[in-house]
Amino acid sequence: MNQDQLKLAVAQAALDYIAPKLAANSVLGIGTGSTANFFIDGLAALKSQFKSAVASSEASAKRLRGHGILVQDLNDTNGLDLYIDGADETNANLELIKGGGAALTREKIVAAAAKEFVCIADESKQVETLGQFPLPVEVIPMAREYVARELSRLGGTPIYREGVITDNGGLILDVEGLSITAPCELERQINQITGVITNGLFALRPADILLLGTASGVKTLKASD
Ligand SMILES: O=C[C@H](O)[C@H](O)[C@H](O)COP(=O)(O)O
Repeated sequence: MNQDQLKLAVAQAALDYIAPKLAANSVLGIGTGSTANFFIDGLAALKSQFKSAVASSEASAKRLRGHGILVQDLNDTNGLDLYIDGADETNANLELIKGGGAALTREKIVAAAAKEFVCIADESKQVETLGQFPLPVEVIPMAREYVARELSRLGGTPIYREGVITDNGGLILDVEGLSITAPCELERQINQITGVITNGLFALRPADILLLGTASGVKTLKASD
């Protein structure tokens, strides 16, 4: 199976996982990226079985609406039942790096508001220690160089993702060369830097369940399985 087939398989597994949990008033948090797109396309078939979706990006909102799925503002909901999204890296504790598609801040908000976070990823995303994928950090534009200097002091090499402006008007620094052995601590530490909007570590709020696409089928993993 190629990577796209693995993404399609985990998207289908996620649809099978959520289907029995759906109710007429369910509001779903929906992520961003190529794996989430497979999920959104499959979700169209279930649209009569839930109320609405909150999207973690303008791109996902557009795709959801294209399938006739009602997209709500998070502020107009009373929290989310489920959040389904991909990741750039995951470790055995289901701590993640996200933000390869620059949607990290809205993703983190949607994850925070959700009762259950279902992560969908192919096996190329599974690592022992987070940090092989450069850690995205969203920053207020005027703070870009200041934040970059502070991130260098933490031992990483921040690279400005030129030409990218997030849905929030922020910029992205991708921090290379980190070996993240204490993800919660680093997540807090980076968020303390003035000018940082948020960083792509999802350790303080990790995934609750990981559907991992492998050559031998989709595995269902919980933290430290
Ligand atoms: O900002 C983007 C998100 O964090 C994505 O969930 C992440 O980059 C994974 O994307 P993909 O499913 O395309 O590998």
